[in-house]
Amino acid sequence: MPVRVSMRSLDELDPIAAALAPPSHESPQEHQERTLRERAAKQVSDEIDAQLAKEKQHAKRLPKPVKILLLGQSESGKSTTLKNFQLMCEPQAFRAERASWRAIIHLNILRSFRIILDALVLALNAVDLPPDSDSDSSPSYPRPDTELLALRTRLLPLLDVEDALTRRLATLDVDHLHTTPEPARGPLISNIFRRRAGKEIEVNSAVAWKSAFMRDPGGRESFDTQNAVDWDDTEDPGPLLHARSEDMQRLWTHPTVRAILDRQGIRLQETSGFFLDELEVVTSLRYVPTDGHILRARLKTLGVSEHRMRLTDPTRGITREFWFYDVGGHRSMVPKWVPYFDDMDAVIVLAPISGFDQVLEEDPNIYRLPDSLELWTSVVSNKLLQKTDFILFLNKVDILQAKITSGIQFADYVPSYGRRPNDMDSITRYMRKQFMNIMKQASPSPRIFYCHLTNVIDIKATTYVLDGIRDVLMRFHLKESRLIA
Ligand SMILES: Nc1nc2c(ncn2[C@@H]2O[C@H](COP(=O)(O)OP(=O)(O)OP(=O)(O)O)[C@@H](O)[C@H]2O)c(=O)[nH]1
Ligand SMILES: [Mg+2]
Repeated sequence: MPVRVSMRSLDELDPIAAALAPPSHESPQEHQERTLRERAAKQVSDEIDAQLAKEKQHAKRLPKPVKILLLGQSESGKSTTLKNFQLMCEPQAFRAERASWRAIIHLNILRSFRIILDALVLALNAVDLPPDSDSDSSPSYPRPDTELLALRTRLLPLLDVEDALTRRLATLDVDHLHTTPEPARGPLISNIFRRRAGKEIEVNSAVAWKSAFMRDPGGRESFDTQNAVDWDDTEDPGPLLHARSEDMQRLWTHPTVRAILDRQGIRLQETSGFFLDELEVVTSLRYVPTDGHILRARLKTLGVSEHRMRLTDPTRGITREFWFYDVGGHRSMVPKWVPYFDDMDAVIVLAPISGFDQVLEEDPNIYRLPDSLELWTSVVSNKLLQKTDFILFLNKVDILQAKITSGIQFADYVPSYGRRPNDMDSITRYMRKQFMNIMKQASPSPRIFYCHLTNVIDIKATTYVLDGIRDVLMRFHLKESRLIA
């Protein structure tokens, strides 16, 4: 049965209405004072509203940030390209991070030694097999002699140092991770840093991991690089690496070690984060990485991270906000890229053409070059990106050059290359055409093909390329915002 509710009883039920209602027994003087108070309060409130409306209008007139997404398979050079942008616009901040990159370079070196020490164990086991069991036990298999085994024993503590450094990175700010959960794959050392047996350390770049190694610059404008590192840090592996430096150099240059690595098909020089040819420098006491070393330091990215920078066009004297999105390129990360597709001004795609004879770490059945072509096809054909400009970096041309010089035949891995000459000019022209044709065929609407041959660890050459990109994007963006004709 319906129930009648009077207005009075509604007021009584609503605590806000009751609180705002005038007092029931108000004298004329009280009434006047209350009215004055309410009028003053309204004036303040109106002023705040007007200020808010003004700020909103102002924000509308401010140019929107230029948004750039960095895409490409793992190890293609996305994070390294981002480092170049940082070096270009925030050199001070970039250099203040030297201590953090020093720790990563230590990790890169320790990982290389773990690979060598593991290879020696494998070689030992191989020589222990009966002579006729398989080819590994043939007399030609390089054998570690007693001197090499003694060297190995002296260097075993490096494995503990690597574990300790990884654990240190692993104990960082885990709270942040709850907002960026990662797909489960392999045992986690932590949510931020993780290492599967013999694999790389990975970082969730959304986490402020760098702060664990950085010293407070104390508000100084110019930051002395030596001050970047906490030299009194008792957990710093630097002194131990220095103490073992000669043994490390002896191991790395030992002919039997080289033969064992060769035999096992391990080409450390081609792995990311390779510093073994500079051991004397990187294990020196008071070592602080150069800009070049920071660009070569390898730290795999997990998830997607946003980096905001201000870039200035020196000829126009105009400064704009640029927002960069750096993604993890591992295949399992690809679904995480899609939410960023609908709001980008440009996508920089990194395709490491030196990888024609290499397979993906996550899938040894897939060669890196066809994977890059496939990735390019899927992004240029994506409808969400149809209004976005693409800039292609055919990256790692320095490694491509080294491979060609060493006699590796491109056509052995890319049969469609046929009998064309095995030289840089012909190969890069051929690859450029392949990528351009895909864009022509797969793009939902016609686009300009922007393509650069890059070596993003070469700071000077990369600055030149990035300068050009910045100017084009700024001009394009200003036109869009109707700020220039
Ligand atoms: N020689 C050479 N090394 C490069 C070049 N570009 C990148 N590298 C190195 O290759 C390694 C991998 O580069 P990253 O920038 O970490 O690759 P990424 O695309 O961010 O990889 P993920 O984070 O795994 O997706 C790093 O050690 C870089 O220093 C290049 O043009 N030449
Ligand atoms: Mg990365």
